[in-house]
Amino acid sequence: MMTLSEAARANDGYELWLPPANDPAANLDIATLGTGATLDIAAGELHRDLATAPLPILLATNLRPELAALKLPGAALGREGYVVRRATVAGRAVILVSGNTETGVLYGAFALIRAARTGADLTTIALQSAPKVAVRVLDHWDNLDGSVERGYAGASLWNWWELPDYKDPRYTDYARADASLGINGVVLNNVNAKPDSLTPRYIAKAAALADVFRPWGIKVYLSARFSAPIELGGLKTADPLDPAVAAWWKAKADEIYRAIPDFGGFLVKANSEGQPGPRDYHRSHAEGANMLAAALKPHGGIVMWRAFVYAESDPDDRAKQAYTEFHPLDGKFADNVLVQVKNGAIDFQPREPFHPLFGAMPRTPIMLELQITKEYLGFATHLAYLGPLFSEVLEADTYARGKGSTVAKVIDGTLDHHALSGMAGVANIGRDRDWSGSTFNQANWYAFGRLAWDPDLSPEAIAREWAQQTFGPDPRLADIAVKMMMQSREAVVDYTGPLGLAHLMGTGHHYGPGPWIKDLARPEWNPVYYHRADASGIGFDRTRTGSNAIAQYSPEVARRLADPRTTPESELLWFHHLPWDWKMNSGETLWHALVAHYDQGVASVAAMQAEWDEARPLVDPERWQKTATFLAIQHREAQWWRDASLAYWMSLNHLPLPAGSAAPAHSLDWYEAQQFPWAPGQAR
Ligand SMILES: CO[C@H]1[C@H](O)[C@@H](O)[C@H](O)O[C@@H]1C(=O)O
Repeated sequence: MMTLSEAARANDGYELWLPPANDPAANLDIATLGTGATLDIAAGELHRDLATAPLPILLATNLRPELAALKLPGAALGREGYVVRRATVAGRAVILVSGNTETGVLYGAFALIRAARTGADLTTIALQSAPKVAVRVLDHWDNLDGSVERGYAGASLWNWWELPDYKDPRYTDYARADASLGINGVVLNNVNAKPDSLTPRYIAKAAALADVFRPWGIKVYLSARFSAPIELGGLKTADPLDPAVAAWWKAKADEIYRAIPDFGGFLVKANSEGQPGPRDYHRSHAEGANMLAAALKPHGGIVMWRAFVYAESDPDDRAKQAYTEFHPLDGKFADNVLVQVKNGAIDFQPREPFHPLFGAMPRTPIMLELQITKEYLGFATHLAYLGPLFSEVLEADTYARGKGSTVAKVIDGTLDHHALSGMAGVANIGRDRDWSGSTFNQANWYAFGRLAWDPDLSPEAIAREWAQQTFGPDPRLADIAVKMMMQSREAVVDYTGPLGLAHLMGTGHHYGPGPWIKDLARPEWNPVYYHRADASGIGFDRTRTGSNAIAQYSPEVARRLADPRTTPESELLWFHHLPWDWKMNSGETLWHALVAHYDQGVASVAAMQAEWDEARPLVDPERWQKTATFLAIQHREAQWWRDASLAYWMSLNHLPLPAGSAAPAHSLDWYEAQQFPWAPGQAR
């Protein structure tokens, strides 16, 4: 157990939730049956991370004849599952860590470490688990020039300049962290892909990373630019039905697999935000995806084809466009294609209703894309634990096959019987010493990995196990951290866009408020497109009298959303345009409720500050100070969001604030002129 004085020593967060590397290695009795790179790593991790063990530890795959008498579960564990339990092997009482493969044993070793560090009694340990989702990947939006799109934790981890020769030890540390959660894939480069990532030079660099990651059970994938046959191959077209194009991709896939025999496959953003794609040739997304899938198929690779499109279809409502384009394609995708769908129909907002494509394409494996990097939730500075956001979508009921057809069951493949299933998280990782830009952002990487393994885990339980491992086992500290984490995401919703409002941020940076913005090139880039507020009311009518986006949901869900009285209040203005004096269920007016949420958002951040103050004696000064400073920034900016938003709404509705609610600090003109001048600019 870590003592208070150990917890209080300097800590820059580099070790994440894993124990500090400089802990004196305990002299534990750890043995393996057989040899293999992954088995050796598993044993090494236990040596490195476990302080004590009540019994010798034995690591072995189930295949070992010495274990035959134990009748360990076989098929139930699959390729990556594990068993950790007491056993007697060759007359010795041991803690056995086993699985069908060495990777399973590695995951079992990490489960044992996690159990020990969260206070489990190892003398009675009995763990058995297998991942519910097959493909558990981090999508790095890392550019080849070392920058990271929407990255707030420093430059890209991948040092392309030094690769393939120099393999930075950070790559191993990164793989360890991923493997400790069960993450088994990494997309190395941005979905806004440059063709260069498919040149021999970059394939060699990717191969070097694959060599580092392989023994940790991690495959590499690449984002592929659809027009690469033109840019790299000198072809005149990238038409997926042109045999020369298909042949180019087949040769490219063969070339990649010569360098990376276990290459995972391609991630593709096509016909979205200016990216090339099959629609350029009047071909469907399925025709584009299937052509790439055919090239990868002989090697066992997959295509993750994104459904994040908002093009010419449905000009009246961006939220309808992905469904409109993809729903008719159900059943048309090859069997090694996953269609990758963001949690909501717009774009990673602090809260969105679940995407209507979940449950709507039963003959297609649908993969969930979550954003771990907090593009719309205050970057690295604001504290927002995303476990509740992730779980909210996973628990959402699509009613696709009646009650209980949750998004979790759609994406783990059980609802429609797909063996191929996946979950992707847009990484929040860079070269900052603490990897994710803040201590609490590490928890979002952690929560993604744990939920990808088991989408049914509780976000609060995940927060607790993260806090215990990150800060040490002192329950007082874990209690404080969990309390802060569990209120943090709702606080961001409250001060940026309560009651179902969304996409009200300033343009380019996506950090501060800009609800007044109305003249950007595309209508759906403007906040006014989303809130539709005027003198008489606010909200986007997505019922039959408006865009009728609700018709994209199954009838049970659509019926509930058709009526503001049966729509969850948290999604009210996403689906309905309502008068400012609309009576909420509480009896207060919509306007007063809205103001109360903004006030609550600011108050929640103040509460987190007070809670963190109490944690001061229990945390090392480095992490305490950085978090305290960030909370102060967040408080200032939550106030800014509230004041700027209210000043704007009041310029439309001319309503007074309810008693006890302070007037905005400045005039609307002032906020409009400021435009969050200090936000790092990432213009489109
Ligand atoms: C990679 O591009 C991003 C873009 O930066 C971002 O603002 C938006 O969230 O979505 C795009 C996408 O998901 O493709």
